[in-house]
Amino acid sequence: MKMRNPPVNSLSLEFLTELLISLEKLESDKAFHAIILTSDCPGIFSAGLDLMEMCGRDPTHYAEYWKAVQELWLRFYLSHLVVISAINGVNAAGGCLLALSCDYRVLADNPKYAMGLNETLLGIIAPFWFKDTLVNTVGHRTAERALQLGLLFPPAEALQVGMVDKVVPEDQVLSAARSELAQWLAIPGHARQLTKSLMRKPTADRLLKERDADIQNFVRFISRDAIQKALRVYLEKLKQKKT
Ligand SMILES: CCCCC/C=C\C/C=C\CC/C=C/CC(=O)SCCNC(=O)CCNC(=O)[C@H](O)C(C)(C)COP(=O)(O)OP(=O)(O)OC[C@H]1O[C@@H](n2cnc3c(N)ncnc32)[C@H](O)[C@@H]1OP(=O)(O)O
Repeated sequence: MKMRNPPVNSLSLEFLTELLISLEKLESDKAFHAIILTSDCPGIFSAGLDLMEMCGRDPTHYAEYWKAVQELWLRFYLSHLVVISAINGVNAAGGCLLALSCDYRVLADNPKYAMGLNETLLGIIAPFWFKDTLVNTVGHRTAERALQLGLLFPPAEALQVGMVDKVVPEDQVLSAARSELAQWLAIPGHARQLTKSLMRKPTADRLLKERDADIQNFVRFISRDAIQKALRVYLEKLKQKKT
């Protein structure tokens, strides 16, 4: 699955919906057993959630958007397919969440390709299920520091803290993901799938039990004047970078 939403693969409502539909199609076709998730945007895996979806819109839109973000995470996190990410670019916040929801992560060895949950740098908060997904991957202490500081880890550090499983030269990221896949596909499918569910269901259930409350919290939080101002300032900084 090659993500293509130029220029930065931001996860707009439309793009989230496209990803969901693609995932559902692959999952319902018995011929498919695995996905390699990668990017078609040079140097960028994903810039995360689309800030334009969270800025200057009305509460109904925020609620619809957040429901789609939840849905994408739940579907990827619990997918019965083997999902491996071949991370071939910078990968921020919501994009990093997507990679953390995969079964295995290969990152291209380029110092520009940092990844992490950098929400605090924008003046926003990583929701509890983003946090849980990170804790499940790197452990509590590393997650606590990374989340508070909004750290984006370059490849060597991402490997060292366990955020990714392998770092390889850029031109080998897809072939390394394919080689890894062979090992996962050699395991009897039902045993692997049940084990995945055993490991992940408690985390997913936390959100499933509080889904509506989580949407309401998001809408309340993102609608605050101070948060809207912080997002506008951040977007402005991104644009000014060019001048
Ligand atoms: C107490 C109660 C608590 C309740 C809590 C409830 C909920 C929690 C609340 C909120 C949580 C919301 C969670 C959000 C998670 C996210 O994913 S936020 C997004 C974070 N992403 C980033 O910080 C990345 C920002 N982008 C960049 O750093 C760079 O763009 C890049 C990816 C490194 C690429 O750099 P490059 O130089 O190649 O490109 P440009 O920067 O020039 O960008 C091109 C173009 O794209 C626009 N853009 C970039 N990123 C985004 C984005 N994420 N969304 C929308 N648009 C983006 C950029 O502005 C440029 O636009 P142009 O100038 O018009 O061309």
